[in-house]
Amino acid sequence: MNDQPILRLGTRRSPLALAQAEETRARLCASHGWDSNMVELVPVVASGDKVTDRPLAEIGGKALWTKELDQWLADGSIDAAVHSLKDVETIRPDSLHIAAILPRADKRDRLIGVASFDDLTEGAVVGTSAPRRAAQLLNLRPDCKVVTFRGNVATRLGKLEAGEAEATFLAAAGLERLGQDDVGVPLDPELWLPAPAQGAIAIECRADDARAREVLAVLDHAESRAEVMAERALLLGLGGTCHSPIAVLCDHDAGELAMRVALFSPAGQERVESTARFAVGDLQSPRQLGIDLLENAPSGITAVFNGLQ
Ligand SMILES: NCc1[nH]cc(CCC(=O)O)c1CC(=O)O
Repeated sequence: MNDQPILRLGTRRSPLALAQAEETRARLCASHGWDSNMVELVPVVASGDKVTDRPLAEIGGKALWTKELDQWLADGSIDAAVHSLKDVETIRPDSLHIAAILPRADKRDRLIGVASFDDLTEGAVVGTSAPRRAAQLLNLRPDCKVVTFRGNVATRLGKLEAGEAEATFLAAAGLERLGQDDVGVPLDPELWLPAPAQGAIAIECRADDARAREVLAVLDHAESRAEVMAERALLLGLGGTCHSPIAVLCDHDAGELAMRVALFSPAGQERVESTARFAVGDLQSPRQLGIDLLENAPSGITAVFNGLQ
C-alpha cells in the first residue's frame, strides 16, 4: 500500500485560506474518489500575513500573498497552491498555470456595522485598507473618514466590535466560507462594485506538471473562469495594481458576458464607469476596454494609474 499523498496542496494559514484549501481538497476527493488523506494540506505563513498594521498597497502589494507559495511550487515542496484569485497578481510567471477556478461564490461586498450608507452618521469613521473600497465609499459619502483595517476577517470584525470604526466591508464570499454569512448586508452592484475576481478560488500548479494539471482540471468551472479572466483582462488593459481603485463585475447574461466597471480617483472625487458585453472567452475586448477607459478618464484617475500619485 502506498500511503503517500497524491497531491500536496499549499495554502496560507489564515482561517479563510484554510477553509478554501479544505473546500479544494473535498472537491478533489469527491471528483476522483480519493480518501481525504490523499490530499495533503501544506500551510505557509505568507509575507502579507506578517504585517497587518499597514495597507497592503504600501508594503509591497499582492506578491506578498503568493511569494512563498510560488517558491514552494518552484522547488517541488508542493504540487499545487490554493489562492483567492483577487489577491493574485495579474501577470503570473510563465512557469505557473492556473489549472482550475472553482465555482465562484457570492461576488458582492458586504457592508458591516450599519444597515445602509444612509445610516452612517455625518463624518463617520469607516475601516478598510482597500483603495477600491475607500475611493468608492468617499465617492458616495465624501464626509466619511477612512481608517486602515487589515488582518484576517476575525481581526477586522474585532476592530469594528472594539469601536475603531462605525462600519467596514468584507467580501460576502469570505464570510460565507467561514460560516459567517449572517454578518452585514450585501451591497447591490448597481450601487457598489466588487474587486476583480472577487469570490473566485484559483488553484495553480507548475506549468510543466502534466499530472497535476490533469488531476486539477476536473475542478475547473468554465463559467467562473470566463468571468474572472475577463475581469483580469480589464485589469491588464488598465495596468492596474492593488494601488488602483478599480471596481468591476462580470456576469453571464444571455450567452454573453456583461461587464460593469468603475474607476475612481483615490479620494473618490472622480468616477468613470462603463458597461460592455463580450463574447465568452474574448479577452482582447475587456483589455481594450481598460485602455479606452483610461484614455478618456479625468486627470485624478489617470494620475494614479500612471503611478504619478
Ligand atoms: N483582500 C483579502 C481577501 N482576499 C480574499 C478575500 C475574500 C474572498 C474573496 O473575495 O474571494 C478577502 C477578504 C475580503 O476582501 O473581505
